[in-house]
Amino acid sequence: MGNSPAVIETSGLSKRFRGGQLAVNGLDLTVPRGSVFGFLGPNGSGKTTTIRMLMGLIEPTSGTARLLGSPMPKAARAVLPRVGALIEGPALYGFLSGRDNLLRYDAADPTADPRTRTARVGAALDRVGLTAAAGKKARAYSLGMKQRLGLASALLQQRELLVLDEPTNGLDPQGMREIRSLIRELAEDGTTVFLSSHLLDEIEQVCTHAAVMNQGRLVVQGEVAELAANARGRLVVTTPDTGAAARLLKERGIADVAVAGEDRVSSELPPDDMELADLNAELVRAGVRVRGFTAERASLEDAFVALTGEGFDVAG
Ligand SMILES: Nc1ncnc2c1ncn2[C@@H]1O[C@H](COP(=O)(O)OP(=O)(O)OP(=O)(O)O)[C@@H](O)[C@H]1O
Repeated sequence: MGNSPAVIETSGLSKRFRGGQLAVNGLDLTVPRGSVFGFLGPNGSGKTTTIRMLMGLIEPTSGTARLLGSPMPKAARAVLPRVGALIEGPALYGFLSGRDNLLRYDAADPTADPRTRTARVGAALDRVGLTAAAGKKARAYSLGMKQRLGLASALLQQRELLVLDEPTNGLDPQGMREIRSLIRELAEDGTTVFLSSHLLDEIEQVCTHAAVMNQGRLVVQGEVAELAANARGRLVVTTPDTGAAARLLKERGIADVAVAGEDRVSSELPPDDMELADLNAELVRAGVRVRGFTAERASLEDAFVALTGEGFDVAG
């Protein structure tokens, strides 16, 4: 089972909390080995609850979860040493330095060789860009530095699977870029990475696969490129003559024409038998001053809106 192509597989996985809240509802999730898998959904959609079940931290109410081919939480002892995890922010000792936190964390791992500990900790600090700050007490770290230190703790050992809950939470844009490129590097080294996020563009930039959660249910899962391809792109015309442009597009039978701001009209793309260049020429002939005319690629956000009929609007 260890070589099963899916590193995470759930079937009908559900969690109802004592208060009655159905946080996860009949989840069938398949995470292929070697993928960078984005687990996406607005706040409260059930991502953390799912991850906690996957890691054997809480019991499902019903359904099953397999991690690296073995059932959870039953096989937790055998499986978890092969999985690096960063969940709900790292548990750090503020009075210890970053380096000492990692040394302590490594020492708590019975499979970690003490003779190579210092080198392992040094390499992990280096990997997340904390070497210069390694001697500082963790309580003096910024949120982003704490997040990196947590990530370093998940990188002390070579793992088959890394599970990261909102790994870029609290990071500035530069920090986010660094974590994203680190995730890509890890994936190139053969680690499967499963990360949750409420940021669509983050998932688009770093993930090969994604699953979208909404109110405890799986909306869709698959390859990111395919998910985005299923949503049609949009036509965007930049012009000061928005009224005339919108009128002409509507007359030509183009759907969902909308004026956005002072100089933008957008719509669905015309049907395949209508040449974009002809449409552009027609606008110009009608006296519309066309400054820009583009068919914008569909994004994962478009796909999400198309699938749920809602904007991906999250708090925080
Ligand atoms: N221990 C708990 N007891 C009762 N309800 C809970 C508990 N943990 C989570 N919930 C509820 O379950 C739902 C899903 O929460 P969860 O934390 O899994 O969502 P999430 O997608 O991870 O969101 P976030 O990004 O905000 O963490 C929420 O409505 C939340 O209030």
